[in-house]
Amino acid sequence: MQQALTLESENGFRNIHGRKERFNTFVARELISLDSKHLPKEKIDFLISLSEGFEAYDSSPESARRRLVIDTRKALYSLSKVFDPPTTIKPPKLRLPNQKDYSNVEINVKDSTPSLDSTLSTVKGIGSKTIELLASLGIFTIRDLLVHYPRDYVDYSQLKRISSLEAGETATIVASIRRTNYFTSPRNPNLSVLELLIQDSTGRIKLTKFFAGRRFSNRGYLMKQVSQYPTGSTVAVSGLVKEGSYGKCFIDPIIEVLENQGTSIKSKSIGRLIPIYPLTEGLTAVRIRRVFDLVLPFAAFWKDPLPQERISHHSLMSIQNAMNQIHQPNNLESLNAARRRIVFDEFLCLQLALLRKRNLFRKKPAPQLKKVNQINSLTSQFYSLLPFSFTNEQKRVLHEIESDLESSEPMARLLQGDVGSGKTVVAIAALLYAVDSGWQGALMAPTEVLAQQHYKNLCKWLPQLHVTVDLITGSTPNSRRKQILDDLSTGGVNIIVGTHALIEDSVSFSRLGLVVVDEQHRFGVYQRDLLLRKGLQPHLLTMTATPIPRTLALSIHGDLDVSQINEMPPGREKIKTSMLQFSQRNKVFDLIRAHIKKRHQVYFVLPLVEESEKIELRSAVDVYHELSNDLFQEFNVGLLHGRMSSLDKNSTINSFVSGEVDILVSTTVIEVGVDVPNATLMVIDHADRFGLAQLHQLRGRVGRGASFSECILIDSGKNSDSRKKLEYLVGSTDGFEISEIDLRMRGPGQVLGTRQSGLPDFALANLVNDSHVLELARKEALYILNSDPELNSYKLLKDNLDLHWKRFLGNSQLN
Ligand SMILES: Nc1ncnc2c1ncn2[C@@H]1O[C@H](COP(=O)(O)OP(=O)(O)OP(=O)(O)O)[C@@H](O)[C@H]1O
Repeated sequence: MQQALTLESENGFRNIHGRKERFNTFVARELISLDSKHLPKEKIDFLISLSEGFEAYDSSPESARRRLVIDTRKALYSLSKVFDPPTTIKPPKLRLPNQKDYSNVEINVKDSTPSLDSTLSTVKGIGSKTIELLASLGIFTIRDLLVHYPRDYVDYSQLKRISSLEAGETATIVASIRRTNYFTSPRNPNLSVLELLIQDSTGRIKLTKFFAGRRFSNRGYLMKQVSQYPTGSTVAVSGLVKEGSYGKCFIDPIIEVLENQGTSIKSKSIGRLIPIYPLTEGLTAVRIRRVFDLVLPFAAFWKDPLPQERISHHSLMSIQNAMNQIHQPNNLESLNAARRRIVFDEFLCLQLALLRKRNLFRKKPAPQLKKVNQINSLTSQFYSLLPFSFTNEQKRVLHEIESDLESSEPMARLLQGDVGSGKTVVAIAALLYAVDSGWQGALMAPTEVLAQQHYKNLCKWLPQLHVTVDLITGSTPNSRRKQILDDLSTGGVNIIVGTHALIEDSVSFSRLGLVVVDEQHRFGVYQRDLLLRKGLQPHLLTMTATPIPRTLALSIHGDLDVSQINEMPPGREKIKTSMLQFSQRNKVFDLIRAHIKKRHQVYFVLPLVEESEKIELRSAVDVYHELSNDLFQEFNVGLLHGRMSSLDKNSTINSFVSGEVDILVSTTVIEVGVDVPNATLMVIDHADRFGLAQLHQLRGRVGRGASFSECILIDSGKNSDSRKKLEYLVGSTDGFEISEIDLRMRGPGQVLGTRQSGLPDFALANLVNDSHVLELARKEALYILNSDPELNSYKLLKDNLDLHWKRFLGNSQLN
């Protein structure tokens, strides 16, 4: 019936005459006969109404006939799903030619001594226009092109039968041509269409190829196209399956006519994984693939930086083969093996650089900090001042730090733990240990707000222990600053807290023994190193409240040892987290009232300071006015943001810490370190604008005391992905889990600020998803450096490190 309907529409709905009868009589009868197939009643009723339509076909206008034919085709198509459930007949085998063995291929060069660093103009067959376009992508040499990896692949390797094709998938089929047809669009004379109806033993499908442009619309050209696809011949087809009005179809697929089903495919695209490259305007996918055909033979010149024994040990693919397979994979398996090899090499360089840096750092002699007074040490006096005892985890971690400090090798240790797990008190205990041994300590924080907080915290306890502490930031007045600098250089100050101001040249210490860097990822490696150069070789403790899985931490911060606090102080209740829409804001105001009535305090966080013309967001200043002038006149509302002067910032924070301010409207300046245990409600407006780890940090500003605390996330409701993110936060309070998800969603660059801390961008590797290769590469780097610390037998690796990793290593450490 579908065939008759197709013919009728191709003949202009003239009610064509078949061998025995007219089209309408045939269809009207056939439609009713479907009645015997036990269809649901509504379907039979619909078929009967169509059949009646065909009885009146002759007397109907053309538009009604056309409509009737279209409706019938659609109805039949939907019935075909009921009658012909997908079959699972195995497709024939597609014979793909083996990948070229490039080692024997003649190389197309214009000069006689090609190398990976030759420019692309030395390769025969690449035109000057293409060279120019590639240059705009930063690709000049053969090596540049080889490491211009595909950003994705289209998978045509799935050989399927027609009945099992699914709309939206890319697939390859082998079938025979039933009919070929062409026409020029009645509406656009420059658009011509070639249609092939192809069939295998499970069904039929239509392929459509479009030809845009006047020269393709002449009859001769189209006839030639048709003649390329003779009826009855076998074709292999690769493309995206789409759902058309009359069922599934391929639009503009790649087609190759085969002599018979066993013939090898010549096309480089059919049945394969096709690479998709980051492109630039004018550089088409086809053109760049052609350039790779010419350049891939040069991969044979790529010298493997690893000896064969290590390659076999880790079952790695050779680098030459990996270069070929990453650009022209034979199959998914070889693509994965190629990717694994290239990622391994990228990580190996990272790990070698980190471990070499660590070894160099450790070679320098460090002060051996020995506790002077074991019984009445400053640390034990500090314990007795605290209103709580250290948790077992805090004790364990402090012990790890103390054993490092006793050694003559400088400590380089990362202390990680969830928000509020008590890292800061551990760091204070370590600083006191340094003072007890006769050395000075420095605590560097990324923001002035945080430096102030730490300073205040220390001032709670240290004066009672007769330990002198001072603060130096960008806003310290000159006269005061001079005094502090004098005290530091003469040893009059035991512990100094500060921001970047600490690393200025004018700052010098008398005996700097321990440097603590808080939120270390917010500082560049270089800044951290500058502070370390201010002592003999002080010990280094860095802290982060964005904890990441231990193995990943070891690899990302491979130059550091990792200590991890794995438990929260006792008595902490889980922070109840809820998500609300802007329309439910009144509920938020009721909650604010309820918390303040219980004599607790509230944070109200927003992403922007002031209204912006570019993005429509409520700003901190707006909300501050709304809350203070309108909604909560009876309470004290404070405003805190980064554009305020240090003096104003301090006075607001002090009022919040002392409990004078009930509601603190703030931007994310409070994100890290602010510690007000009486604050029990955190409201985050436009919560969808923040990253997961950042939201967790913000939430961590409450729940720091024993009282019940909660966090309200107000969703702007713009996008379902960000809603999912917020839902995730509602369901979990585990910082390790949350940062891992955030790492997967946004990558380490965003979450850990790795770009600032010097971690390079990898061409292919992904620190989170490729963590198993990362671990393997770390083991290999350890193996290599143990057996050959100077990399004398690994010249290529050494050159690579010198060339690309010097900045990362930090010149200060290498010299
Ligand atoms: N063992 C403990 N028992 C009870 N309370 C503790 C304990 N250790 C720390 N605290 C308190 O818990 C709060 C959080 O501690 P601290 O500021 O040291 O955590 P943190 O991990 O540095 O937090 P953040 O990640 O927010 O910087 C502080 O008020 C601190 O006094």
